Amino acid sequence: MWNEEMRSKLQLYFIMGSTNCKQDPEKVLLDAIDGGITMFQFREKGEGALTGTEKINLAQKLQHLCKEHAIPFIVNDDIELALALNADGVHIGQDDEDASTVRKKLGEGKIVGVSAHALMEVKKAIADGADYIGAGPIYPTRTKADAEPVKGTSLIEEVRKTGIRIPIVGIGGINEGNASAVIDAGADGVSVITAISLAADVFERSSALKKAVAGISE
Ligand SMILES: Cc1ncc(COP(=O)(O)OP(=O)(O)O)c(N)n1
Ligand SMILES: Cc1ncsc1CCOP(=O)(O)O
Ligand SMILES: [Mg+2]
Repeated sequence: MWNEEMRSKLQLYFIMGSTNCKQDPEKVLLDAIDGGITMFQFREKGEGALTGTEKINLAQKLQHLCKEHAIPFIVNDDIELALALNADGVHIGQDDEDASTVRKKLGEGKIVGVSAHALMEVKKAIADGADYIGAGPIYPTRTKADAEPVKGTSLIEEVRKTGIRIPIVGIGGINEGNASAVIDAGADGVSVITAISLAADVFERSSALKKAVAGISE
């Protein structure tokens, strides 16, 4: 789905799991939704991450909030969970299952996002049927211990220079101060974890990020 609908869903893509929050994840998500996020990814990862029934229960609660507010609910990595919950899609990286396999498992109507760090990976993701690319890390991040080296906006610029139109979202260390540079480079949106999840005022920070992004792409 490479259309304006996909591009607008990517505008402010919030990613979160319980390990990214100091407050109740449901409250964080609700405040972020009120602040204007356009898509949500459930990413239950890292030290102390929930597993089994606890993970499923939290996913269901967050999915319910997304449904109530018409926000697409994407699952990170866990294809079985996405299928069990009938999620709107999945996000996979270079170390995860192949996008073409995931596409077959999920079906045509679902969103498949793929992380890419180089032009070749973008081209492969396109051939495999990806709906969007997560490009990064753009800026230094402390949220993902095994992140690839920081890329700045160079990959996004390179992809756009070749004329490739796939929807792209930048990721890694993005906040309201640097989000506009990511959009200027050719991304359709920004994805953030801690700039929203650890904000003292989640509503205020997500509203400010939305303004920083929407002020440019609208
Ligand atoms: C939108 C978006 N872009 C990139 C990623 C990173 O995915 P991956 O490289 O598979 O790393 P993990 O998130 O699984 O640790 C993402 N999750 N979302
Ligand atoms: C999941 C992921 N993939 C590349 S960087 C990153 C972490 C982004 O988190 P933050 O927005 O807190 O830097
Ligand atoms: Mg992954």
